[in-house]
Amino acid sequence: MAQPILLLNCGSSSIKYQLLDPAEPGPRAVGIVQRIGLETSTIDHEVGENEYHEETHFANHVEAVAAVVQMFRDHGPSLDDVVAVGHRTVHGGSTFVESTLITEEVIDKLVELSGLAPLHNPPGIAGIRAAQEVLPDVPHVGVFDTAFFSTLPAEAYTYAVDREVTDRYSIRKYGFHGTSHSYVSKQAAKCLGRPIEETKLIVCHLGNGASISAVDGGVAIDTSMGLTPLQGLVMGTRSGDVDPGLHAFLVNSAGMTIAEVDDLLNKRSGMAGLCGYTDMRDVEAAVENGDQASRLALDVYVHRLVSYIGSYYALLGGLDAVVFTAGVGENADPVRKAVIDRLSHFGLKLDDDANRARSKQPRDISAADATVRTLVVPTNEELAMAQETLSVIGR
Ligand SMILES: Nc1ncnc2c1ncn2[C@@H]1O[C@H](COP(=O)(O)OP(=O)(O)O)[C@@H](O)[C@H]1O
Ligand SMILES: CC(=O)OP(=O)(O)O
Ligand SMILES: [Mg+2]
Repeated sequence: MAQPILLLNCGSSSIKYQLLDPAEPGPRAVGIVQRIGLETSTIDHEVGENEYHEETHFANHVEAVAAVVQMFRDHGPSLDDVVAVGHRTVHGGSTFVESTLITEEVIDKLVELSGLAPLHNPPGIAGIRAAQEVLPDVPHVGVFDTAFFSTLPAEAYTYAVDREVTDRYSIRKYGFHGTSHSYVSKQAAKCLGRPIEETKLIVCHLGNGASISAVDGGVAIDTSMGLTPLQGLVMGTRSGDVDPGLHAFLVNSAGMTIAEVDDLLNKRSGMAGLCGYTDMRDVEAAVENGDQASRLALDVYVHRLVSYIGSYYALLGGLDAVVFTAGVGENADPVRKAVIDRLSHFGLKLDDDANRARSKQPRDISAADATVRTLVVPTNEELAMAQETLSVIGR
């Protein structure tokens, strides 16, 4: 029996979606809305051989979700036989450690957790509400970014802060992009031809949001995002790591409110804060044109990545491969080159032609004599979400 599932993945700058039946060889429809909130947004909808592209402006995710629904109405396929909808749900806090049937109580909890993922839970909830309106009679399932990291060792997830405070407010490193880190780790082990149980990987998920994880035998042992998706790497608009003393300094000495500091670090920092561009394609073009601010932004981005890779190598006590995924990781060959060229002392070395070649397949881009491999593995959060959704509705 056909079991088509609609998957909605609301990211901070994008919405990815698929209509697929895990029993069929490929998805019935795949789409992506990009550059939400920027001057020109795009929507691409693919049904079999047919591709539909529109350029427009979506101020926010509510407008973008409405456009996705319209694409299905205008160009198909029909959503009439959909049996369930899977939603990427970013922050599950300590309440949700596995995929869950979405009820009104679940949505209330997600609203409560919104302060911890201000760029994600609100768009995610908008996606759930919009899909519930279109498909009110089927189960909707939340698949959490935090789930894969719920088994981090205590020494990795514990902040060195007064235990009484952290216990009272469930403050810990949660980690995000877990569906992607988990899926990509499995694909990477396949690509290496090794059992995942015997594989040590560093997975760089570099999208608009970016995070890196150390995965030992298929189990995450550390990751760069924290209590919120603000910690760690330099991102499109997010600062990643800063001195925690910065908050008090900006409040006490620069006269900012805490809300202004939060807005600054989430929305006006990262690449946007350093050079004015959030999208790596724009940054690369500006660097080509000699823009010094963009050059520095890229250097800071790469420096942060290299230092995390070194630190995770130390934690793993060995390494089979560094794996690049998500929008930047899959497409920005100059970023991969800048990172891997600085890690030759770890045995990493690129084949420059393989690095530059375009493909949608998982691939090894290392030089033949590299002793640690470099892989590019396209993420497919939607496929992993479909499997999770099926298992929840089958329970
Ligand atoms: N061809 C490309 N070259 C360089 N960077 C790209 C390319 N395509 C996409 N990107 C980068 O990927 C980002 C989107 O990645 P994605 O994983 O879809 O993000 P998110 O899910 O966080 O919204 C864009 O903001 C852009 O920086
Ligand atoms: C958690 C997170 O940062 O997600 P995204 O990369 O989709 O913004
Ligand atoms: Mg994403």
